[in-house]
Amino acid sequence: MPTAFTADQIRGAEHALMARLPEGTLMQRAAAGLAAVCADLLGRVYGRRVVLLVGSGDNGGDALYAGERLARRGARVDAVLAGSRTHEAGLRALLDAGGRVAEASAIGRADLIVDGLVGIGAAGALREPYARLAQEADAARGVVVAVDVPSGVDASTGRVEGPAVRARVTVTMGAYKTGLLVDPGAAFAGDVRLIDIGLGEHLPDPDVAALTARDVRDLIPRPGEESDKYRRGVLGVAAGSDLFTGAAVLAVGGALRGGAGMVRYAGREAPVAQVRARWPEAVVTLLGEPSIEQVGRVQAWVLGPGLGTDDWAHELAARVLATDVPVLIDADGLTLVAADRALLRRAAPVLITPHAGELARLIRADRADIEAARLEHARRAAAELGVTVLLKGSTTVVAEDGRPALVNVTGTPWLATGGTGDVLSGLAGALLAQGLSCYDAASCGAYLHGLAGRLAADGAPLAAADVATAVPAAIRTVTSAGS
Ligand SMILES: NC(=O)C1=CN([C@@H]2O[C@H](COP(=O)(O)OP(=O)(O)OC[C@H]3O[C@@H](n4cnc5c(N)ncnc54)[C@H](O)[C@@H]3O)[C@@H](O)[C@H]2O)[C@H](O)CC1
Ligand SMILES: [K+]
Repeated sequence: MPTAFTADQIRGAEHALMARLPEGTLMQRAAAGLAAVCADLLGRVYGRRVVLLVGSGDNGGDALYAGERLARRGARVDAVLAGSRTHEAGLRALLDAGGRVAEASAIGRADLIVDGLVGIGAAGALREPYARLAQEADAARGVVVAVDVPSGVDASTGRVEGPAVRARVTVTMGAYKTGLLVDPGAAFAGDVRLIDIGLGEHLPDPDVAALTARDVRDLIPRPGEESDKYRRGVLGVAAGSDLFTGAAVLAVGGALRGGAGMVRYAGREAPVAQVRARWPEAVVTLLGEPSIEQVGRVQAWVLGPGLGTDDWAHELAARVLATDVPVLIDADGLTLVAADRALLRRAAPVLITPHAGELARLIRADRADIEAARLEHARRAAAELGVTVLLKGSTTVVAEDGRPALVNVTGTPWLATGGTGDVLSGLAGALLAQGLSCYDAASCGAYLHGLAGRLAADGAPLAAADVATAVPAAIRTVTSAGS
């Protein structure tokens, strides 16, 4: 699982390693890796125009030494010096190799633009002239490669305040930075390439990691010879209302496609009819009173999609949360909990699957603040509420107190389509019912959901039901992936 670190953690590791190496070694390793990625992106290096945006710190130094290597291979390399100071040795090396210092107007003519303005030493929004140069790089036709971190992105949190470089590729040194994996920073980083400069054993225990197919493959329950549906996990779904029948249908669909041995749907008249019609294999209980006595034994519950937030829904939520099995709470269930935190007082585990707006109501924070620092707020909610949090977004974050936060990178903007959250709650619920922990069900569910969205979308807007349909293909993709 690729791990990610904050700027301070990286700096600590770099200092520990630098103490053992001759001056400048790390920068040369960084520059060599950066130059190799740039050459790969250029295809042919000779005669190509490369512009380096050079800040006054070591980020600029990396860019200058990479520029030197490209110049020695025949590229026409121009350095635009942004900082009040410049990495002198790096500049000398570039000039010795035939590179030049140029005005910002060179940016518009570049085939490749190397963003060496600021890296992990950045503090706050970009100041002038860095901000203007970042905007000029964005407006230019050339391919943008960010050195270590796209300038304007906070390496530790992914926060972006003001102009920032939007890179096609980010070449990051030593280890992934958290800000490259979570929104909004992830969107500015583009394809992240990691250059090993030997930080390995100097890095602390990770507190953030990115999910990969291999991690998820080991989590997916194998039905094996267990044909007994009861042993493959029975999931209760308390969702839907006369107003919102679709949410119940989608949640049950996500659960069945997610491998639940059986789904027991409990709800009111209108959703009961829809679920029965669409999923005849679901065991359906029509609820008059909001009680679940007649529903029968389940290993986990999904509570909330389209449920409504009236007294009836509140009473049903209380009954479901009074059980001793794990409960996934989504949508209206989260609204009910935000209004009555006492509902969360239970011994069995809870997994919540909010989007930013629902999380804002739950922890009484501002939605914009959550969007700007998703990881921090997901962690805060997990600690404050004592639950596992799956914060939905184009990079979904899974947080649980005392464990590394997990970032899912299979998501796509298409998944913002209405109803896909209902599918996810059913899918993750099915994994809970099959015995996964909240943490594993959230990460495995998010990964499969994102993958299913990609498989279903193939570039066109998709309907939520398509995501549910694509879940088995996503499971096959992951379980058949090579070692
Ligand atoms: N340290 C190492 O062993 C290695 C570092 N690598 C590269 O170095 C940078 C970190 O370099 P550092 O000098 O610490 O800081 P930066 O170059 O990232 O930036 C600091 C520089 O920029 C100015 N600045 C800071 N914030 C702003 C702002 N908001 N607006 C404008 N200007 C700003 C500040 O004045 C400083 O002068 C790291 O990212 C790597 O790229 C090597 O790669 C590996 C070895
Ligand atoms: K940079």
